[in-house]
Amino acid sequence: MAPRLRRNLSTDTDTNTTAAATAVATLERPATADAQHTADAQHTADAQHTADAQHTAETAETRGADGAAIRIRGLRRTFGNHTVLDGLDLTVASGEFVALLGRSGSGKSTLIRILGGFDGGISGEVLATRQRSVVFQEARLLPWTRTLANVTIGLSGRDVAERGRVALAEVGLAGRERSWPVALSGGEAQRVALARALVREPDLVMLDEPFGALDALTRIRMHALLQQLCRRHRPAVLFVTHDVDEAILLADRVLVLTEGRLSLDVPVDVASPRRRTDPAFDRLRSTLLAELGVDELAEGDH
Ligand SMILES: Nc1ncnc2c1ncn2[C@@H]1O[C@H](COP(=O)(O)OP(=O)(O)OP(=O)(O)O)[C@@H](O)[C@H]1O
Repeated sequence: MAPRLRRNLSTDTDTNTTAAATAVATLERPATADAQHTADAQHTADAQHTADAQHTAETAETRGADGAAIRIRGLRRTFGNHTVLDGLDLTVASGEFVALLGRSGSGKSTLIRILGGFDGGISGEVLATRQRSVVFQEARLLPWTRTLANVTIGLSGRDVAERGRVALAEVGLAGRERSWPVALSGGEAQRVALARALVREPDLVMLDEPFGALDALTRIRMHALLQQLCRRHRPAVLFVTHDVDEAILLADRVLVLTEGRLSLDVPVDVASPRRRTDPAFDRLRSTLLAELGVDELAEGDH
């Protein structure tokens, strides 16, 4: 069956949505920003970009085909002479949790940006479910707006504040609605980012190294929270990480991105609750590390 709403992206500039074009313009800011304003401006741009992203995600006219949350065929993205994505194919089923690994610079974030609708310079076919949210490594909260307003940014309607409160309660931050972002810990700020993603009731949540900046203990708590939220809401998840163990702990399926394509696509066949000491866990870890070109024994010698 043909997808209901279909989006073929085959030109250098995505002209399908103005919002997407705006977001791209915001995202691809020049590297030579005025040094004096860099910190503040960057922060503002990031937060605003995130808000734009949510807006873009909600307004993009896309719909997963045949029950899939993501269907990509022959996706290509180049920057000048540098080909980052080179004919990539990917299908993510509705409700499926997929982790994406890849060496630094392999194009993981580029893929997320394309799926988020912030990057138009591509060729190939990209179909994604309409309601989608993105969570980044930094929470990207607007510092001058309280927590609840950060969660509901860009939303309208009479029940928005209540929806925001429910989302905050779900991430364990009931009562923190009036806190300023500066008063939140890194883990709390990331919980707010999760609440901001969830309040939009997405069919697809894309997370780009969301726990990369958190300490080990907070990460473990965030893993449990994310699993709980996924069980409750059942969105499809595309989770970018550098951490092989994190991928195996959380995902139904793990992908490795190498030279612009998926060089490995394996189901996580490890009994729950997943334990690092399980031989099946260990075997999969070795397979993934080998694919990433990491020599476990050599790494252990350091
Ligand atoms: N706007 C841009 N202009 C030019 N090159 C870009 C742009 N965005 C990304 N790239 C290049 O594309 C490649 C992939 O970048 P990307 O951020 O997607 O990698 P990544 O896999 O997410 O890396 P990391 O794991 O280090 O975050 C890199 O070589 C990067 O320099």
